[in-house]
Amino acid sequence: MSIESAPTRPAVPFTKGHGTQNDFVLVPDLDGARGLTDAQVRFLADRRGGIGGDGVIRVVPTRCAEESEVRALADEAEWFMDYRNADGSRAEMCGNGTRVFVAYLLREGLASGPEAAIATRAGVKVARVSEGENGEPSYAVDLGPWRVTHADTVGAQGYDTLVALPGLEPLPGMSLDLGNPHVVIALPDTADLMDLDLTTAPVLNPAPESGANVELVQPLGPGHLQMRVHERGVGETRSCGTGAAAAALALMTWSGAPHDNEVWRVDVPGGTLHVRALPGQRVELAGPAVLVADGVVETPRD
Ligand SMILES: N[C@H](CCC[C@H](N)C(=O)O)C(=O)O
Repeated sequence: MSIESAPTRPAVPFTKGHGTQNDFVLVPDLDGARGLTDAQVRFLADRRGGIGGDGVIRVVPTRCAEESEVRALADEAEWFMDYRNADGSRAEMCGNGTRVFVAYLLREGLASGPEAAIATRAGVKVARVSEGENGEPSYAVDLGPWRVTHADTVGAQGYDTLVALPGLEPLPGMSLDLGNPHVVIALPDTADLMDLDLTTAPVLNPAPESGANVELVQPLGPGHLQMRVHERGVGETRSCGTGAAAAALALMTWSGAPHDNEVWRVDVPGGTLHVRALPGQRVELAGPAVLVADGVVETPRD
């Protein structure tokens, strides 16, 4: 086969972006004609052979979504954030991803702001952009309703899961649903958060069928915590938006109950996020979003 006749691989435009260093490869699919196979997602997320990211986000018209329950949102939100983990798996929501997604829509003129509604597998989320402290845009996203997953069965502390980490006795954790599943563990003060081994997935008992994102949390003072996260379908990431919300809501719950408009600062390895408990058992996530680069990549056929 001559070089000239070698089959060309589809050239796909992409934008690289991140929210507190939780990074994503965004792929525009503005007419809904370019689905992404799991293999193509894994390729795009691959930090050596591909572009590199914790997740891949396809920007697609809501009316073109594969899932009928997403298409049903088309009247409320024109664009669907098709979020995929680095391993190719689909996830219901991505808090940091919603900010990067809205930043992309605004830059491309696909939304006008300062408010933008986007469709996700966990319903419509509304983002509001404003000027942040450092003059950079800050995005506040209503992540919508949340709940303690086993509120009906857990004891006073809300623990329903034991979490095993290398070098530590199994620790009690609380499961929360933020559209996607989370287990939050409050570490003992004696544990050194940055020393923990998160190179392998924490072992959950019972193991939730859908897997879970696992947040290791240490309070730093009133309304302030630090955390690390091991994400379902990815591994340890430098930030997780829905995870930051889960962590703050868990600490608020453990201290009684979230108060309306109670705000927590969440320090993650990739930066700082703010979580606000909204009335009606909803939660807001605020933080930055950066579009780093644009390019074209030749993806494998499937
Ligand atoms: N990084 C994302 C969470 C992705 C969750 C995904 N790993 C899952 O399978 O739920 C965030 O900022 O909320």
